[in-house]
Amino acid sequence: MADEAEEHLLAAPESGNHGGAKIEVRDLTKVSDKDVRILNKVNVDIPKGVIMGVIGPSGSGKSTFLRALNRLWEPASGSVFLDGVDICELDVLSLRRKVGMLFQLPALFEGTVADNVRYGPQLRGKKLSDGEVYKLLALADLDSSFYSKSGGELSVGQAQRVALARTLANEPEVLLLDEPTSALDPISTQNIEDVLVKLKKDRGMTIVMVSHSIKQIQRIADVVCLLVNGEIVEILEPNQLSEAKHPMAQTFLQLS
Ligand SMILES: Nc1ncnc2c1ncn2[C@@H]1O[C@H](COP(=O)(O)OP(=O)(O)OP(=O)(O)O)[C@@H](O)[C@H]1O
Repeated sequence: MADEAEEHLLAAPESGNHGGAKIEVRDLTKVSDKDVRILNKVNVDIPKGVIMGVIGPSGSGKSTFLRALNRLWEPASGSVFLDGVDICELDVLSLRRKVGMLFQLPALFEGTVADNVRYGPQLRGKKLSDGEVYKLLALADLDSSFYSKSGGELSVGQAQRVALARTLANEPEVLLLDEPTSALDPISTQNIEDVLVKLKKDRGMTIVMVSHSIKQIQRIADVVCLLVNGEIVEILEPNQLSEAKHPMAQTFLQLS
């Protein structure tokens, strides 16, 4: 089974055949100004409707990998495909609507929670109704009492859920999450995890999540990418992490 999953995920690209992957990454490479390879020929297929966890030692390139997927840095053309289309050929704002991102710490805009949730659609000239805002809040596990609160009245966990509702207002097909719960207490963490699992189940959302918590990955991910020194060294199911063969991966997992 592991081999099958690995074979599927790492299947060599055939031109014109996108095999149902939501995102395909091909030889994604990033070299720093000082000529250091931050990412080195990363290849992976991210199937539609899965939660993919990305783990690895600090500085291994996890955030850099994630940020390429919605062009927070510009990957080389021909290295990242969304539904078979090179993301470099897409309008960057519409790409970021389709591929939404949530960071470690939520940064809310001035104004109320409702203003925040309405922000994205408003940029496209669409005003969300109160009912639509309430629905998005509910989707992020926030009740209607949050509607008119300001950012300053919220805990970090609540603010993170507002940030999630704001991202969901853009109706993304993919969610990129960079350690979204590392600043949260266990209950807020569980709230976010529950929402993510629900988004996957109910909406077929594709989710790519960088996490330092192996336990979290084991709770919610369907597949795990292990990144070491800018390279994907293993792609495993969460319950097979102990079977990782790469020496650095083994050391990392033992220490985690
Ligand atoms: N724009 C950049 N220019 C130069 N070096 C960079 C740049 N972005 C990242 N790096 C370096 O690339 C390496 C990978 O960084 P990245 O933040 O992707 O790692 P990470 O695995 O997410 O780390 P962490 O777990 O600590 O957040 C680090 O050594 C970092 O200093």
